[in-house]
Parts: sequence; C-alpha cells; structure tokens
Amino acid sequence: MATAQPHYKHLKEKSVSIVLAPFSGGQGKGGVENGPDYMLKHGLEKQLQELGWKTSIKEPLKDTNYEELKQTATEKSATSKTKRGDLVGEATKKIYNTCKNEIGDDFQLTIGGDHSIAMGSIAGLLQRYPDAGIIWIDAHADINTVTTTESGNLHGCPVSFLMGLDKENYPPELQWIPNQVLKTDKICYIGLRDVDAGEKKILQENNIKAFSMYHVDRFGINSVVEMAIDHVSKGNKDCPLMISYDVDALEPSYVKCTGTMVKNGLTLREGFFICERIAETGNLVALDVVEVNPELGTNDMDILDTIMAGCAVVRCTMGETLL
Ligand SMILES: NC(=[NH2+])NCCC[C@H](N)C(=O)O
Ligand SMILES: [Mn+2]
Ligand SMILES: [Mn+2]
Repeated sequence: MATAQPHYKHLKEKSVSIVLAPFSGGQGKGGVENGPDYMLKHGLEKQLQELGWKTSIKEPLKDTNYEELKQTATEKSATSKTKRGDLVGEATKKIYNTCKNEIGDDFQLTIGGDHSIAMGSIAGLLQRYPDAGIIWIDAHADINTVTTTESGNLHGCPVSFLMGLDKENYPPELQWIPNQVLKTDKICYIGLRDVDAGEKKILQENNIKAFSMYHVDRFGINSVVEMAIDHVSKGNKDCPLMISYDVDALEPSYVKCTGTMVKNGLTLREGFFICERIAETGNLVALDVVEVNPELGTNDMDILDTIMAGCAVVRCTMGETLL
C-alpha cells in the first residue's frame, strides 16, 4: 500500500531554512558543536533538495567562537548553580532571534549542538506559531530547573526554562526567554528512560504527558505517536507541530556518538516511524536534531552510523516515505 507523500499545509512552498547551531556549552563534552558540519558534509542539503525542498542556510552563531569562550568560561557563574549560563544565554538568544525573525514561511530545521539550543529554536517557533504542539523525542526529559539539576548542565533544563518554571532562579542571561512561552499541556515526550527524581516530580505536578519506553512496549509505537499528536493538538486537526529530536532517544548500539547514552532505546525503525507519522499529518513546521557528537566515536563506522541516523531523522520528517 502506498503512503501519500506528506504535504506541509502551513508552508506556502517546500522551502526550508537550515539553522546551524554548533554549540556545546549546555554540557561538558566537546565535539557536539561539530554535529551540523558532519551532517552537511554527509550531504544533508542535497538529500533535502532531492525530496523537493528549496534550501537556505542560516548561521546565528557565526560571529562568535563559543568553543573558545567555553575553554575560558568559569564553570559556574556566581549567581547560579547552572554552568555557563552566560554562554548558553547568548547563544540561545541569537538562535531565538533567527528563528523568530528570519524563517518567514519556511520550514524551520535546526541542527545542534546540544539540546540547550532548543530554548532558542522552540521559543522562536512559538513566536510565529503560538499554538504549535511540541513532540520531544529523548531518553531524557530535559526539564530540570536551576534548583533540581544535579549536573548543572543546561542541556538538561531547556523545557523548564521554556515553561517558566522556577523563574526566580534563572541565570540572568536566560531572562530573555518569553515568560511561559511553552504551555505545560502543549508538549509530549516519547522515549524517556532516564528521568531524574526532581524531574519526575515536575512532570507529575504539572501533569505533563510523557511516553516512556515502557509505554512504547505496552501500547506499540503507532498508538503512542497517535496519542502524542492528539495530546498536543488539543482537538485542532490543523495544529502546527514541531519535533525536538535528541538522537540519544535511539538505541545506543545504532547511535553511539552522543554525550549521554542510555541503553534500551527506540529501534531505528521506531525512531523513524515517529517522524514519518507526524509528517503524514501535514502539520509539521519545525524540527530540531541535537546531540550528534562525532568526536565520541572510537571508529569511523560508529561515527557514520550516528550521522546517518541524524540525517535519516531529518529525511523522514521532511517527506521521505516508503512507497
Ligand atoms: N539533552 C540531554 N542529552 N540531556 C541529558 C540530561 C541528563 C541529566 N538529566 C541532567 O540534567 O544533567
Ligand atoms: Mn537526551
Ligand atoms: Mn535532550
């Protein structure tokens, strides 16, 4: 049976802005800033053109060398428990401004970088599509607050900052995030399996919808994706949708080059199916692909596997279907 070619009903034409976010300051490991470069070298732009997309590249971080700054940055700023708030604040604000002001009617494709960059991409997207639903694919909930974080790494916190949780304790550099730009009932997780105790409490107290690996096994990936779409769409069949995709959601035997691997993840097919099914709704307007870290590979095969998985996530989201 042939699947209909996905369409993108909110876009005027099949045109994509590829926002490069080569940033690693949201966590401690170097190399994740090279994710965009590797994915482009692997032919991502051409792959999109072959799927019928007009492409253009945006580089919000071009004028600053964040890697150099990261070397010299003090691990913790005096005002906050979280690390490198100054760098993360500055980088995500630039990504935000690009996503808010420079995408027009294009599809917004942001390539990380660590997951802290989603503060910029999601806040920016929600300025253009205030009702958009966010489907967050990840082994982690990334909803720690300044108070709950154990690692101090801001890539473990973007969701809480977007929701305005624990706002009194934000590092000053992250005060730019529009207050409560993301509503607690407009996000749904798939793939969770490593959630900190403080995060579990936040998820429960705020009634945030989450499908862990248990739910994927219990209901099957098809039902889980359906429930996720329904939850964030709130009965609107034309609700714009965004996927924020952390490649560590996938089973690490296929995706080894990522900074916080967790075993027992989604199979590649489950991981791709999520994107294909959401694309089929015609409501997709944006995607993040984050946490591809080519430097963590011990051999070329491992690196290639991870890059290929990242590129395949993009293609499945942007119209590649099995006919
Ligand atoms: N985007 C990620 N890979 N996040 C991992 C977060 C891990 C842990 N929960 C922390 O807050 O440090
Ligand atoms: Mn993760
Ligand atoms: Mn993540």
